[in-house]
Amino acid sequence: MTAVTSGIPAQTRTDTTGPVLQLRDAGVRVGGRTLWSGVQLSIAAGEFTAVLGPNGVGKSTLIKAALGLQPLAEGEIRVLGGAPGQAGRRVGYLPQRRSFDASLRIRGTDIVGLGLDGDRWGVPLPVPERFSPKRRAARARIAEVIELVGATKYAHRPIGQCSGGEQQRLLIAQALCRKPEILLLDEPLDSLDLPNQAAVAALIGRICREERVSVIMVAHDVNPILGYLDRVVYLAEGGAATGTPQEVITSETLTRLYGTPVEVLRTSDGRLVVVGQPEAPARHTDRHTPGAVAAAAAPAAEGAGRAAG
Ligand SMILES: Nc1ncnc2c1ncn2[C@@H]1O[C@H](COP(=O)(O)OP(=O)(O)OP(=O)(O)O)[C@@H](O)[C@H]1O
Repeated sequence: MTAVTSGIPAQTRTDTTGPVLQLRDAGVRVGGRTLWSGVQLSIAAGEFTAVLGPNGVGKSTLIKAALGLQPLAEGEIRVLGGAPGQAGRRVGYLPQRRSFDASLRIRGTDIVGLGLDGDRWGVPLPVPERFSPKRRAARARIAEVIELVGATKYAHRPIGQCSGGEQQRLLIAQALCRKPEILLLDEPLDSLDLPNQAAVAALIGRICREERVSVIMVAHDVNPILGYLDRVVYLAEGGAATGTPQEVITSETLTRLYGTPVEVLRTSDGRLVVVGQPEAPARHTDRHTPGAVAAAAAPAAEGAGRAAG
């Protein structure tokens, strides 16, 4: 697989001393198979980037590479100027959706709190909170992120009794607890109904813009986030393309990537529909909507169709 890289850099919102995530001629092999190679990518601080492509192409693997969990087979990856896995709490991560059993009694606030002290399991020391500035600060931060994601009303409930959208907001709050500079989100809209997809997309867009967190999000459908995106990384078996959504999600670029005629249509309400997109790589378990027009499966998000970038 080789890379096709747009020559036009995406618009950046912030003054930055350097890219928050950079890949140079990067390639990954898993199970003896090259997933992608020759990928060039440079993401600036405060940008909202989507990682798109068919099932099994290696989108989650790109996130794992950024976390330092998947070594590259070739090239280089830098995260906040250093080796991946070295940035610690400066990187927040929300893995692919977990569902909580309806009988789970742990409260939303406790789930969020794991974002602060998930690496220190156990019963806290019996020090009253008023004598522990650290515990007071932790409680304040938890309340702050819960408010930020709009979950104050239900955060005290057992997580198993929260809806899918409520659970996802609480998990986003968990990932934000340590004030990360980069937020890596792996299909956070998966399994949500259409109104919740639009609402959670709007929330992530707001966090990116107002909290100045660089968001890198794997998405199966670009439409709910289209209005918030600065940049797209599109992986396909024939290569990888990076650039603004307008540069990358075009008939010409996708036809080149897939090596077969693909047409990108824009509906009157601003959604993008990809027609002729080949099936996913065969070795992968397909959890998603298969077929040529999967990108049309979601509604236009709030703001979708606005100029991105
Ligand atoms: N440790 C591993 N060993 C072997 N194969 C792996 C390993 N991890 C991932 N794979 C395979 O690599 C491919 C890419 O997986 P990945 O989860 O990155 O794809 P994806 O694009 O995120 O897919 P989806 O959209 O379905 O979530 C898949 O075929 C997967 O089965």
